[in-house]
Amino acid sequence: MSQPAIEVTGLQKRFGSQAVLKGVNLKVPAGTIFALLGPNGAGKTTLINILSTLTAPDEGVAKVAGRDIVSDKNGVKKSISLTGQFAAVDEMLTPEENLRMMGRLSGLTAAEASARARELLRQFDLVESARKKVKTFSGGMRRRLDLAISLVVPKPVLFLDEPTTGLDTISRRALWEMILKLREQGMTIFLTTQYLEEADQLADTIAVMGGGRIVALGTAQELKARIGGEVIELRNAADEVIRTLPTSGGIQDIRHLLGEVALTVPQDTKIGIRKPSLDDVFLALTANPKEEATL
Ligand SMILES: Nc1ncnc2c1ncn2[C@@H]1O[C@H](COP(=O)(O)OP(=O)(O)OP(=O)(O)O)[C@@H](O)[C@H]1O
Repeated sequence: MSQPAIEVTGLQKRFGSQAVLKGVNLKVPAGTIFALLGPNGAGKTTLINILSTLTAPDEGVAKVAGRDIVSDKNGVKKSISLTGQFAAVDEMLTPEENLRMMGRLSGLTAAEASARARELLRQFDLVESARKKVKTFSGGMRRRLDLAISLVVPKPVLFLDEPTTGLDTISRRALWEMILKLREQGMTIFLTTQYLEEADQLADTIAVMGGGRIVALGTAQELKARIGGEVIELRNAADEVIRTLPTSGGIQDIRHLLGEVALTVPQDTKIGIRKPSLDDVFLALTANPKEEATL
């Protein structure tokens, strides 16, 4: 197998007395999408900032595109795009002008910059808004432009910190399509998200962060399989979920679980049984993040 696009061993970071990363280990194969999931404050942005050389680690080793993030910072910077951070969007310009400007700043000739701008406007579905000022853009359009700007000069590794936070469902799905196309073009994508569905839809590998460590690592299917067979869902009269209970799905286990809760829930509670979702995995894993995942 070719060398991983990202390789992290024993990464630690503290801010004052707060240990944010307590020994993170991970590998991201080239040409895949890796999603880092975790609750607020889990350290996801800190990890992305370290891997993109914006923050120095205290301990540990990390290589991005084969280059060391501490001893070869410039080499790493040349190999990565980081959406939303390096992208200096001028609100008073059109997306076309922004893209051309970024192209010129990146060393393209005027003709090359125009050609690349046209290509990216098409790829990110911005042709119709190409001549509107960015300040009039919706959140979804703005996010697509941020992504396009960071790709003016294509790099092998792309970091996306919560790429779809705050977007509506349609804009989110449109962005997912675009991210999947980037993988088809051979790019390695490392993204952080709080949306389990996003990780489920996009990622080849999902890592769940909790307590400063990776507490689970695998495909969406593997993570769902970890918490066993089925989930019992209890709903109130308004059809709202009031409890979920993991179960093996066997009759004895279900009888035992329902026996335990029957007296504590309203009489008109209804039950349903379904396969576990990534949400169930996430809640189960981040509730008690003591162990590190086996890598
Ligand atoms: N520069 C800093 N100085 C001090 N503390 C920091 C700094 N950066 C992050 N932290 C702290 O480190 C912890 C992890 O923050 P981080 O932003 O990495 O989490 P996150 O998983 O990205 O969360 P969110 O989803 O809310 O963005 C938080 O408690 C935060 O307050």
